[in-house]
Amino acid sequence: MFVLVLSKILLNFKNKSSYVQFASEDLLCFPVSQQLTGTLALAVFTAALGSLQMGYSLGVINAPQKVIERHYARSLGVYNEELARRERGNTTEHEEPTDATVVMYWSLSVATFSIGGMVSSFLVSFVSDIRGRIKGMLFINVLAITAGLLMGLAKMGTPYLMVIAGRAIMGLYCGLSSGLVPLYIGEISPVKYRGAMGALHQLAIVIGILISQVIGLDFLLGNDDMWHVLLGLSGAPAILQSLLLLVCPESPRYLYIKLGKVEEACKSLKRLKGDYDTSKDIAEMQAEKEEVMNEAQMSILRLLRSSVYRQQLFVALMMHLSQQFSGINAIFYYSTSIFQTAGVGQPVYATIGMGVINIIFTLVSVMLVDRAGRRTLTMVGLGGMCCCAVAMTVGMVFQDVYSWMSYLSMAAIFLFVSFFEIGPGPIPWFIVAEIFSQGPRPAAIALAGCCNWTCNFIVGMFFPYLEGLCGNYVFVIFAVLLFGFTVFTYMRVPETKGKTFEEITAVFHHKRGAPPSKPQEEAEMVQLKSSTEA
Ligand SMILES: OC[C@H]1O[C@](O)(CO)[C@@H](O)[C@@H]1O
Repeated sequence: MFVLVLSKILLNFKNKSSYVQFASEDLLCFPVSQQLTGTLALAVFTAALGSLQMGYSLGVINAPQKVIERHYARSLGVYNEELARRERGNTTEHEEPTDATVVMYWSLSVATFSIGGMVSSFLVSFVSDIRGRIKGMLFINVLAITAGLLMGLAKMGTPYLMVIAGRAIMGLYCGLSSGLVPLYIGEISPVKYRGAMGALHQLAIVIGILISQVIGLDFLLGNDDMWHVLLGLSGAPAILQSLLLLVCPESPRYLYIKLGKVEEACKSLKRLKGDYDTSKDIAEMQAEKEEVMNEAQMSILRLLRSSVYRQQLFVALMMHLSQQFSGINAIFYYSTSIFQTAGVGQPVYATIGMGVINIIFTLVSVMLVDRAGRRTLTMVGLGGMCCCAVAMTVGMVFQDVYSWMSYLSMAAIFLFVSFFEIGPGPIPWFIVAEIFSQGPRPAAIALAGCCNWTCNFIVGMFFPYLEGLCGNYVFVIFAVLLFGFTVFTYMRVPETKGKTFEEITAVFHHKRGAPPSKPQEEAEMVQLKSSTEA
């Protein structure tokens, strides 16, 4: 599927192969030539294997929950009669494990993944700059392979400890790769198709989620004998990626702007785009280099303190907050048990259906985002999710009264996921780069990534407890939050589609209530610049 979409984009490129005009809003420095080669396809595919791995790790913990919980219970010596009855299949559908220690270790297995992501997302700019994007991706694969080994060998040690450690290390890998992959793809993509190629990151994530759901079926790997292999396979794409990275070209932008290696940058451009005159691309990267030198590089702390970027930062963080507090990962991590509670007969297949819908609507978003706009799609997505959360609650509350209510719950869950992928899923990742200029951009991306992973952790860790507390009404919490996020988007998020950076900045100043106080702003910029230079 991924290869199909990639080749379609490439075919489209081939038909339109030409040089594009240099535009000021494209100062993010993407090469100017539209020429495409197999090397570019290979490089994008190779990088996206990191996103695939992230998706696999997000989805893999879902289907085998009961199997792994049983294993934890045995290992903890709390495998009681109730759990034994479950194993024989003499269970009622609404039973939940009663042992608090098993619930705690399970919740930790889910949530330590996000803690890893939270910690490492801060290090993205460091890892990508020390030895380049390719070596950065190669280096972090050590984490993925270690994590895969820990989980794959979990039966040989203390399973719950090895799984929790493996998930934490895999989280470290994913926090880094969720920054490195879009960065590398963005830097090597031709400007005109940057959006389509950038979206392949999210597409690979959702494909990874579906693969894990399918091979997590109980007659494949989601069973007592094979669950450790299922978890261990999380590290497998890293092996393939490590081999392929050896033949991928380094980002020309990193070579030219960061290292000043003109010849190597030209060589890399030619490998990515064929034999052509690279002077336009080099001139464009030179403009980017000058821009970088003119602007203050900001630390995370400075960005947090700066009044100039307060509005942008607020919007960026709120968008990531709404992505995660929409409850999407409550559905992804726990969908099998949610479907079970909702009275759905074959919960695992419903989960797989959800994965398919997830892919379809990510593709819809790829096609719509440059036409309908970011703000509209985010608002429609969040508003739609809010209505679905209400419908889900109604379905779950009345399922014992009307049996058909389980269909309502299932339809509501499917629609919830569809609305998520239309806007709130993919948009927060790239809107941060759109609303921040080169100076504060890395710090903003680190903060936004950390906010995303932190909220992901909170949902993963506390959702089972909330569910225990609120029962069938648990999605009312998300409905209320989603309503708030929809109103926020309407009031505060500007449309960035087709706008230059200057136009976006002007909108933020206007929203701040006061006209752009240039002297004050410039004074702050000068102060920031001199202090970073010091
Ligand atoms: O497709 C759903 C997945 O997408 C993400 O938001 C990442 O963009 C994950 O947190 C979630 O599990």
